Amino acid sequence: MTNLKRPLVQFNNCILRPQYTSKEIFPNPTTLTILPTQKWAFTGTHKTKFLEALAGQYTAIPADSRSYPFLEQQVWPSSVTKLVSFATDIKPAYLSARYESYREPEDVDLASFLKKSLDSTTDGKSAEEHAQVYENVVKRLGLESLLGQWIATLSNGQMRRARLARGMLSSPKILLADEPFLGLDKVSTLTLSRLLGELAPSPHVILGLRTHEPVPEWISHVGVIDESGLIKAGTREEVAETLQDLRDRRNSIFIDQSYDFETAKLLPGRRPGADPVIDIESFTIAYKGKVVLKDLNWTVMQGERWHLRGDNGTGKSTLLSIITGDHPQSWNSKIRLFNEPRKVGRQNYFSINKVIGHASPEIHAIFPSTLTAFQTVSTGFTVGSFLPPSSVSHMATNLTKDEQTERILSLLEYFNVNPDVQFSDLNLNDQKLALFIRAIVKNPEILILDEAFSGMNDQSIFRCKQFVDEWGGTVIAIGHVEDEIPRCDKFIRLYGGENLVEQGVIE
Ligand SMILES: Nc1ncnc2c1ncn2[C@@H]1O[C@H](COP(=O)(O)OP(=O)(O)OP(=O)(O)O)[C@@H](O)[C@H]1O
Repeated sequence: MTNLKRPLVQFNNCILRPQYTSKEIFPNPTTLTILPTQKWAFTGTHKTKFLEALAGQYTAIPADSRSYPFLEQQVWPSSVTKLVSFATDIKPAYLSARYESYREPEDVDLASFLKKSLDSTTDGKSAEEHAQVYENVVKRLGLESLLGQWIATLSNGQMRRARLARGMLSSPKILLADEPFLGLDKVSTLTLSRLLGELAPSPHVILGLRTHEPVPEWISHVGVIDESGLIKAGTREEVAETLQDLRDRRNSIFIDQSYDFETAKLLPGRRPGADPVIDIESFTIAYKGKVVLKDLNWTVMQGERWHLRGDNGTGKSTLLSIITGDHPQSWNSKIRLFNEPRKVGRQNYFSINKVIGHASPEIHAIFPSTLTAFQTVSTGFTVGSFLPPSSVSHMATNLTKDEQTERILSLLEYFNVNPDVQFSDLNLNDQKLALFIRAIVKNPEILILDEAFSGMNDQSIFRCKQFVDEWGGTVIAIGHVEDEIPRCDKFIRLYGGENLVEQGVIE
């Protein structure tokens, strides 16, 4: 039972510390009251830490300086708050696993994935009530047609909705959704935003937003968090100026041209040529009769920069997996790479990927966390492996070992990533940077950047974009946020299913 007349959360001069450490997460103590009638979003560089604190993580000092007055005394706050953040947590065993029909026993379909969190709830609801909640959530998040599909085969946007549904099914009193719109197309963003706005009071929803994201109109209050702690909080009108300042500061990073450009020194630049690099002719792909791409024609010339567009689930990742040979249906002579029809015996997985550099959320999800940043980048020189180069590796470079080491270290230094830190200990920004550097380190003919910059901080996005622009090779980029893709001159838009694609020049 909860009391909706009392505040949801109250911080009163509260110092927050991780357990077993004496260093607080913010130097400034926090004072803030969140009422059940208000709808809050938090933004700023350290908003995730604050959402974690709202979810009951970290030790509050003094102990009663953080409270949840709306809860009954005996309820443990962390058991009724749910923080859903959107780094993927499903790990297919290997990249192509996503597209295969064979499944490991531990793979589950979406329905089982969702029902797991219903089984574990301790909210005293009856089986019928659970069934009703389940039906309602599935319907509202548009997941009905996907229930029988293996979760590993869901597109990124579909998986995002599934994770949110799972968070809602555990019936939390407060649902904290950190960057729920990351990677979603405009329509899905709007649908999801409306849904989140209508949920309160069951559960109360608090959002984490990136500074440049529009604040949904249903949000009444905004808090801004930086490394010092909560710097501003109030109604959206009261915080509007601070938000504008943050956005202006961000834009000035993107306009600032003062970086010392070293691309040419770090990586030999590539110049456009007159040859087709990728040529796909009248190609169709379907799963058990469900058509994803129909009669696709697409030619990419050397040095061209394509923005691959399309709403969630329209087949963008599928198309890329056709190019990289990760998709079982990609062994088809309608696909030509450097004028060579894709045929067993004439091309193989290694010859294809020798010339392709690739960074994507899927690679991020399955990347071995025990490698150091240096080793992570070194795997960019091997083909079809996440292991650092060894004598048995299929190598994608003619550089000597010393030359490879020098290039890895100079790129890591340029992007300011510590070579010795283990991948799992790098923050999200540096993990993304390490994977981007891994994709470019061998100076590939084709660079595929699938949401490669999303999750990076603004400085890093800017540096990576400048780097790619300067480099000049063939690029295929996916990203729903314009700011997060490098300069492109052409686009191809997928509409999914039987629908035709649209192609054109970017003005
Ligand atoms: N093995 C599979 N079996 C059935 N359906 C699949 C399989 N793999 C992918 N799909 C479906 O194919 C469609 C295209 O998926 P894909 O990941 O290519 O979309 P996307 O455009 O990259 O989406 P997003 O922007 O959300 O990442 C989706 O509806 C997805 O559920």
